[in-house]
Amino acid sequence: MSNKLPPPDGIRLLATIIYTHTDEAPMLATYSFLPIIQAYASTAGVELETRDISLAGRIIAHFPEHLTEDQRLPDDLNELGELAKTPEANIIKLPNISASVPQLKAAVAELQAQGYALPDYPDEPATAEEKEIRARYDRVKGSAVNPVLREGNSDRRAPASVKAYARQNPHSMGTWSPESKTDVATMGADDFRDNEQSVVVAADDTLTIRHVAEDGTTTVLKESLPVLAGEVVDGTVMRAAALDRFVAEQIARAKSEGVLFSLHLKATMMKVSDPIIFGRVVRAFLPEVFATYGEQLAAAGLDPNNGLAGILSGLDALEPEVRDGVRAAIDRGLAEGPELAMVDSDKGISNLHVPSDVIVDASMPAMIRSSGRMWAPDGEQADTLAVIPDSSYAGVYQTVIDDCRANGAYDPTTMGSVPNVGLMAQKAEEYGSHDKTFEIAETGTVQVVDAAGNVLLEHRVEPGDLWRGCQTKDVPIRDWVKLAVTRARETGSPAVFWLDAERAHDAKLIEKVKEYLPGHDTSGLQIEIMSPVEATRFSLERIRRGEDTISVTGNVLRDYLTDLFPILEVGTSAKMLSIVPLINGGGLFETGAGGSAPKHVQQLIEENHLRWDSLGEFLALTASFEHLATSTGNARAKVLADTLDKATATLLLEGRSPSRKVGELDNRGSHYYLARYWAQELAAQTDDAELAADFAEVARTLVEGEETINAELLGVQGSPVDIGGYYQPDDEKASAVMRPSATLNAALAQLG
Ligand SMILES: NC(=O)C1=CN([C@@H]2O[C@H](COP(=O)(O)OP(=O)(O)OC[C@H]3O[C@@H](n4cnc5c(N)ncnc54)[C@H](OP(=O)(O)O)[C@@H]3O)[C@@H](O)[C@H]2O)C=CC1
Ligand SMILES: O=C(O)CCC(=O)C(=O)O
Ligand SMILES: [Mg+2]
Repeated sequence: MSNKLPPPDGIRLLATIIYTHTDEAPMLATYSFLPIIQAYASTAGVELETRDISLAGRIIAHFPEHLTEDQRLPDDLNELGELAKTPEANIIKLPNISASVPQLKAAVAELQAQGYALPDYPDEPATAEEKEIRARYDRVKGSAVNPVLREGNSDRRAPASVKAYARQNPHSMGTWSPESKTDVATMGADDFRDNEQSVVVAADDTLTIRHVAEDGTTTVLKESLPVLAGEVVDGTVMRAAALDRFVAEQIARAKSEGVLFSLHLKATMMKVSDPIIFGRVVRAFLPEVFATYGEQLAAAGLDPNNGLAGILSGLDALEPEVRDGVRAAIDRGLAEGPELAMVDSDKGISNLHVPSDVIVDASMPAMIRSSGRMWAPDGEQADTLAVIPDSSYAGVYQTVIDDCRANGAYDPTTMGSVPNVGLMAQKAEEYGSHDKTFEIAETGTVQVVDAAGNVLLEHRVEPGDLWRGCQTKDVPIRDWVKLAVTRARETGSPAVFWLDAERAHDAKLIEKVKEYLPGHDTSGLQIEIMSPVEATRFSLERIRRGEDTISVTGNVLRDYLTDLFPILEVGTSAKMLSIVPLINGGGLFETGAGGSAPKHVQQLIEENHLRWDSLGEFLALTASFEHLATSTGNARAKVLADTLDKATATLLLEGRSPSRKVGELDNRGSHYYLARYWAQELAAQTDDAELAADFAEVARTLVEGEETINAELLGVQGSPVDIGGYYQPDDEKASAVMRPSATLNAALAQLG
């Protein structure tokens, strides 16, 4: 059909949308969905190009000199980071792995087995060369992608059609008992919140972070920290001794209350601080193991920061009596302590096995949706003590739990919505702090000093303390305030700034919000500033009345709330519209607000069923076409956007989203239905007659082929498949698995 359908005059083949190749379930879905959108977009002269920002791709890009010419890959992430700063940017960003050390090592091992001569990840880099290799891997580790691309603030919400669908087809929601023993435990003293100091710098400057030991020896921790006038700079410290005391108390408390012990951190985004906190909890949980065998474990590079699984899998390298001693001590520790919340009770994988298995943004809402329970070692669900060491945001979850205990679970058929406007641009706040976080080696002070030598921030520190600096630039703050007002105006909903006047950083932001708000027309709008706990209460009262409340938050609460409320409201954050209006005019369209669903890949490999729901991709693509239409005047892109929007609504109403069960419609089947409804909408629209005429044929083929296509798609399910790799599957194999319908493929080939 494309032969008959050249782009009309005035549309040049210049418009490009970048579609990201990522990891796990969304990457697999891309093998099926991208050919469809490439075919449809070509009719509007729009090209969809891919860029590889997968974990495997990023590892490969960092070690060119170790690889053969044809194994090398360009640094696509770096390219996209630059593109995101230009008005031309139109990027569709799928979720990607933010790798913990165990994930990074697994990816390296897989690539090595595929013939890539990559160096091992050095656990204890000693030589200059090892330090250099480690530094490169550390750039790939953790949340290395999102902060680079997010050159704008965040606008995440459940679209009206998704909310309406959820109200009519509510997801399961566990009931809440007033007797639930589930609670949140948080430090409250000597943590990051408590020790925070904050300044607004008056003029452009270059700061230095240094450690001054008791004998006056000065060590530069960060040589050069360029800052701009109006930037908010914070420093804070979590005290190791206080943390250890707190964790020991919570272990005893969980045991005495007969509840599970669970730990909720963000070891991926907070890739320096949170693995260390994770490691301290592992130590506290298994004190005998580390008191007796700490030195041997350290010598073997078995680091509790990487979780219990890493230690268990490395035991064979130890002397037999040490190995057996450690195993026995671990078993005793697990038996004597409170029961641990489990990630997979069948396989014995606990909350403390892998630091990236339980990630606070997704884990706390999942727990709240399941009656405040997590999985116990016996495979049953049980109440839990959810340990969130830093108290900056823990109160939000405690408030939700208290509300559920008092008033019962939320009702997805009637509850309101809490969309989010998040301050995120230019590595704002905690999520940009990796290069300014230090585990302190010696007693002394950490100082942040300006170029003139003035000490702006200063903390006393002890060995083991975690000192952390954050930056928040003024331009993003102004943009965030503006976006909040825009969204309040567009929706008529109240907008609440979740800012805690008692916290040093937030106090500075409150001053700025109060300064910038009068620059906007806020007449008739309800705009409030409340502490996170007050804002939670306010939003929950409204949610129970079916009312919507915009949350306007910093970067961490943006992350937490855009899983929390969507998971309660619509069952998953995969159904969110997630737009990042880039500060320089481009558009970044994130697909949903969740992650890359490793469990879905496991199911595909075992039984060839992919339960990943691409709704987030559909929504992002619509927004991307709309942005393209506005920014380039491409009228056909607008037609594609409008028709895709309608097709997505039909897909929801007709119940063509993927099922979780093998033998039923999966991700691939939902793509077929989307393609079909989209073609039908394109054929039916009257804005572009030529497009309508040509899509009539495609629509006919797809409607008539329904039975055959479904038979082809369902026929393959039920047995294991080989995609030739987990982190870097074989392109041909993955494509063959994800495109098993010859009839659908032929229909798309018509479009070219
Ligand atoms: N934007 C990004 O790039 C993000 C990346 N991540 C990364 O993702 C990985 C996994 O993170 P995790 O915290 O487990 O969270 P995920 O959001 O990946 O998964 C949690 C669960 O949510 C459900 N889910 C999520 N997305 C979908 C979807 N599209 N369709 C259907 N169900 C969905 C699945 O439930 P079920 O199993 O019951 O079907 C899944 O197991 C990590 O490597 C993390 O670093 C995490 C968050 C954001
Ligand atoms: O980048 C990441 O690691 C996670 C991002 C995330 O969870 C979010 O933005 O909601
Ligand atoms: Mg998140």
